[in-house]
Amino acid sequence: MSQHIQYPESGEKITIKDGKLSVPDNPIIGCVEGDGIGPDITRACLRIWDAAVEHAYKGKRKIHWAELFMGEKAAAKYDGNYFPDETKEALKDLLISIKGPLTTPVGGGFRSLNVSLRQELDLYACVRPVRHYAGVPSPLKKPEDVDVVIFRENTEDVYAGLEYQSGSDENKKLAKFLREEMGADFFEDAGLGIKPISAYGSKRLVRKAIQYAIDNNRESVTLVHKGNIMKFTEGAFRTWGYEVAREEFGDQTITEEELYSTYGGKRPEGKVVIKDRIADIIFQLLQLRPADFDVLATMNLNGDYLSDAAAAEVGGIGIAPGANMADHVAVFEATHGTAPKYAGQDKVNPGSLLFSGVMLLEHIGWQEAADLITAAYQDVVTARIVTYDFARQLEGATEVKTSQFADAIIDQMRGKIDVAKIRREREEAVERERKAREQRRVVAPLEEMIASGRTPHTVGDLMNPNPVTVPAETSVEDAMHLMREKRISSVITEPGTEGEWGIMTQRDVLSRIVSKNRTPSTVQVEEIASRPLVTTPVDTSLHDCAEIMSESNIRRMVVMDNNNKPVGIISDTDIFASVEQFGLPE
Ligand SMILES: NC(=O)C1=CN([C@@H]2O[C@H](COP(=O)(O)OP(=O)(O)OC[C@H]3O[C@@H](n4cnc5c(N)ncnc54)[C@H](OP(=O)(O)O)[C@@H]3O)[C@@H](O)[C@H]2O)C=CC1
Ligand SMILES: O=C(O)CCC(=O)C(=O)O
Ligand SMILES: [Mg+2]
Repeated sequence: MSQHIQYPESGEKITIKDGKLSVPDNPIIGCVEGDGIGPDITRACLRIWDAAVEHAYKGKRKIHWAELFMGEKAAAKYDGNYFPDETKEALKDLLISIKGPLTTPVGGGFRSLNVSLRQELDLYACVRPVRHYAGVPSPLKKPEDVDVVIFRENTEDVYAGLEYQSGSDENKKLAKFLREEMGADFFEDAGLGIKPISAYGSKRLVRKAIQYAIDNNRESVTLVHKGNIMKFTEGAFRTWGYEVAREEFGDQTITEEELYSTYGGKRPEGKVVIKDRIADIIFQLLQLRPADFDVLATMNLNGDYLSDAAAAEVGGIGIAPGANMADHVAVFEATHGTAPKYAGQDKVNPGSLLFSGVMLLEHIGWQEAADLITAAYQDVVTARIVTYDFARQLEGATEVKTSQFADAIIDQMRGKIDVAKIRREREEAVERERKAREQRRVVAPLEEMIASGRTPHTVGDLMNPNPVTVPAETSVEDAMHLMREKRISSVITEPGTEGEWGIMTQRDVLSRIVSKNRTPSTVQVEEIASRPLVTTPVDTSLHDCAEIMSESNIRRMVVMDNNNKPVGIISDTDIFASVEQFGLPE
């Protein structure tokens, strides 16, 4: 029986039908206002969301909000219980909810309610889109290039809270085991934390990120990890991520290596590129080359840091939205905290919670209402009507309170906004930028790959793609013309009567034709080509490739794809130049 939660009688619950959300026109959606600045922003946002729905659907649709209790308001109502069971049950029962920030004490006290919420409801993906909105102040030269969606694993990692305080009995017990049984060495008084990263947790997160990229016509998914240092946790996350892509989305994805080696930098229509970057450099890349990144899949702690840092590029956490999601249950939330110094002042930016609500509207398929808010928000901010945080960065701004900012957005939505035009212009700009990037990848693949943060470590990264091949019966004379025309020193010969690929180099022509006084037009390339051809697969490491080349005493090697067809040639000069510039790959 409910103690304090009341569902509005005129609303209907959202349900699951055939594995999909079934949303009535009068859905009941849960709302936790949160602590600190929570009530200020929730009050303002509820007015904006309701006005957008009303304006978009002319009264045909309406959200019926059910207040749920967590944090300080819950503690006051439920006798000190910050996360009552009936709230937990309602969040599951209603399927879709939204929440303001909740206080967590630092260094002691109760454990984070946000973390409890995510773990107890198994909301395994924290989805945080970060993009620029017109008019929002930014330190970047081209903030419009920032348009990423961070999928942060939400239930494990050191964030899971498996920690043992220095000096406690549990700490001593674990330390003894680690020292005596595992041979570990660390300072006597170390606090200990455990970092569980599982295949199950990693794969379900990456699966969701890839599915999102496919459904939303995104170009790439980047796996973010510190796998060079923490090999069996962060490194394993990377390995499992590639595994999911290969095993479950093989037809819809390609790796970044294949993008360059097999497709010459041109992304095949509809395929999502799977790549990975080390966690520290991704912070720099997101500032210097944000357009290269699209969907990012991260572990819990990295995602926490990265989402705040990325938000700072485009207005700050005051406007960065988010959602905690399982397969069906979702709790949308502001990504910032309770900012206690501003609590109750009607002062802060409601943008983070507001855009979390926009995500919610998109999630339930009410795109028109979502678009209306986005368009009105940009109009108001472009007119420099802003809260204190933007006012201090924008010259000539009119600083308004949270509630006045909400009024301005509602007024703007009720005016005439051409939402479709705004959406179309944005899509065209994204397409133009994609084309320009693809062009750079095709024209100067190595430079582009390196600039976007991938250092070459396989032959596929370094090889010269599209090798010239000729049929076995081609005359040596014709092959020589072709080599001069294309300025190449060898051609690959297709399998002929010998049934094997071969290679004919300038050297072969000198030693087997010219020095023997034979006429090139009367000899077929098959006769003088070297066989068997020494080849290697595209994913061979530079180290292994160098070893084979030294052992076989050859200066260039033909690179084969999975179907055993030549896709490139790599030379000793290519490897030399790469190692000279970047050092030996890991
Ligand atoms: N999901 C959640 O519920 C989260 C909860 N928390 C909790 O919140 C509490 C406070 O954490 P703290 O680290 O201070 O982080 P906060 O996000 O609460 O505040 C840090 C600073 O960010 C700016 N800021 C935050 N929200 C807004 C906003 N809506 N509009 C404009 N500026 C904003 C302010 O900057 P300035 O001072 O420059 O004006 C503020 O002082 C802690 O208990 C923490 O655990 C933290 C993060 C997430
Ligand atoms: O739980 C908290 O107090 C902090 C959570 C947080 O920083 C986040 O979710 O990004
Ligand atoms: Mg955070």
